[in-house]
Amino acid sequence: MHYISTRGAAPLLTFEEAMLTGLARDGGLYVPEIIPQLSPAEIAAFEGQPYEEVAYRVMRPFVGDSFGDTEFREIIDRAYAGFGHAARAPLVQLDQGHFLLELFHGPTLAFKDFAMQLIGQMFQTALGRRGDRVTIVGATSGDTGSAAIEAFRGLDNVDVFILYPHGRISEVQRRQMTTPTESNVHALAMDGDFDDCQARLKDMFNDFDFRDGVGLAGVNSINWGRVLAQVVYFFTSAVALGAPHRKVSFTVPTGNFGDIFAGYIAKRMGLPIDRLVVATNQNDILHRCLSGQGYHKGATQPSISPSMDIQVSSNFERALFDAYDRDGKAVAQLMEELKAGGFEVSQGAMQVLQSHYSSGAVSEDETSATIKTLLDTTGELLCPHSAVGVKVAGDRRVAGTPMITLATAHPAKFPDAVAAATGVHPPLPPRMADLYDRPERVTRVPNDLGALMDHIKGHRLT
Ligand SMILES: Cc1ncc(COP(=O)(O)O)c(C=O)c1O
Ligand SMILES: N[C@@H](CCOP(=O)(O)O)C(=O)O
Repeated sequence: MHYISTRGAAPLLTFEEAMLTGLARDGGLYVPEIIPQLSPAEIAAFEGQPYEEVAYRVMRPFVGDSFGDTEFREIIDRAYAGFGHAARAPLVQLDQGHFLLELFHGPTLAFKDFAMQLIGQMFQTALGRRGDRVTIVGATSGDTGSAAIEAFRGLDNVDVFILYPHGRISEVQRRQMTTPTESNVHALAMDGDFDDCQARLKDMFNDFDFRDGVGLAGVNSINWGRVLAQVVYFFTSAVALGAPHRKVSFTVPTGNFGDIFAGYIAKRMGLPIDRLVVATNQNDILHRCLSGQGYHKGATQPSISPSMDIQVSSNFERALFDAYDRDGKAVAQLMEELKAGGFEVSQGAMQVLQSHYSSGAVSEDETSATIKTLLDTTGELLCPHSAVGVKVAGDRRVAGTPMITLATAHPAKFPDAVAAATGVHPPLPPRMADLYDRPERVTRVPNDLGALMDHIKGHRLT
C-alpha cells in the first residue's frame, strides 16, 4: 500500500512514512494510491462485532507492512480502552429514521479522540522502533488540540506545540489544553483565527530547513492516519442500521472536511451510503461551493460552534483531487488560486462532488433553537456543532433511507451556548470536575512565522 500526494509531485510513501511525514513536500496531502474494497459479505460480517474488531478489519488493508497483525490489534485495543462507553460510538434514535452517532465518549469529549488516541499509539510504536524523536505542531479551533495534548502528553520522544486562535475557543477547550502539567506539551494562543493558525502550520511544513531541523510531524487531518481512524464509525453505525442490505445517509458537522471525507472513503470501500451531507454554520464556504458558487474565501465569523469557524477547509483538497480525476497539477493550480482568494470548480468536477455530497448551512439562531427543540422532544442535549448537523439533517432526510447525524462533541465542552439555548448547564464528567480550578500554562504568540519557529526551536525538550 502506497500513498500519493494530491499535488502529484512528492515521493510515494508507505503508511508509516505518510503518518510520520504529515504534509507532502509539494504542499499536498497524502491519500492512498488505491482504495481497498470490502465485499458486501465482509461488511455484513461486522454485525455484532466489537468496535475494535471492526476497526481492525476496516483499517488493516490501509496499513500495509507498517505494523504486524498482532501489533496493530494491540494498538487498536490500547487506543479505545479509555473510552467511557462500551460501544465506543453508540447510536441513539432521535426520530423515525433519524439517528445520532455519539462520538464524544473519548477522553477529551470530542470525535477527535477516535483518531488521536489511535495515532498516539501508532506514533509511539513507530518512533520507538526507529529510535526517533519528533516535534508535533498542530493547529486547532479547539478540539484537535485538546485531543492531541491528551494523546501525546508525557511521551519521551515527542514535543507537542498547539496553536489556537486567542479568544476564539470555548473555556473548556482552552483549559483542556492549558492545564496539563507535562513539560513536553505547549499551548500557544496565537493572534488571528483558525485559518491563520493552519496557514502558519503549513508554512512550517513548507520550510524544509525548519521541518527537517526539528523533525516536524503533524497530527491535524493533514495526517492520513487521522482520516483513516474516522472511517471506522461510518461502518459500525451503518451496519447497525442494516447495511450493506440497505443504504444509509450521513450528515456531518463540517469545518476542515476530514470527518466527511472519512465517510466518502467508507463509501468508496463499498459501504452503501446514499448521501453524505455537509452541515456548516454561518461560515458556509463549503455549502456555497457545493451549491455551485465556487470556493471563495470571506472573513471568518465567530460562532457558537467555534470548532467549525473555518474558511480554508484543508481536506477539501482531497475531495477535489478525486473530483479532478486525480490530476495533481489541476489541484495545485486551484490551491494557487485559493491563495489569491478562491477558485471556480469545473463542471465535470462539480458533478462528481454533487454525486456524493449534499450540503446545508445553519444560522446561529437556528443552532440554538435546535438545541432547545431536541432537548424538549427527545431529552438529548446537543453541543452546538451537533445541533448544526441535526438541523441540516432534518432538512435533507429522504423517506426510507435512515439518516445518521454525527454528534461531534459533548455539550459540556460548550456550556455557555448550551445554557443560553436551554437554561441547562451541562456538567463535566467527574474526572474533569476540577478543570476550572487547575492552573493554566499558555504562551501568547504573534501571527508571525519566524517568531513561531524560533519559539518552537527554543522550547523543545531535546
Ligand atoms: C466538535 C466539532 N465538530 C465538527 C468539526 C468539523 O470536523 P471536520 O474538521 O473534520 O470537518 C470539528 C472540527 O474539526 C469539531 O471540533
Ligand atoms: N475543528 C478542528 C480544526 C482542525 O481540524 P483537523 O481535523 O484538521 O485537525 C479543531 O477542533 O481543531
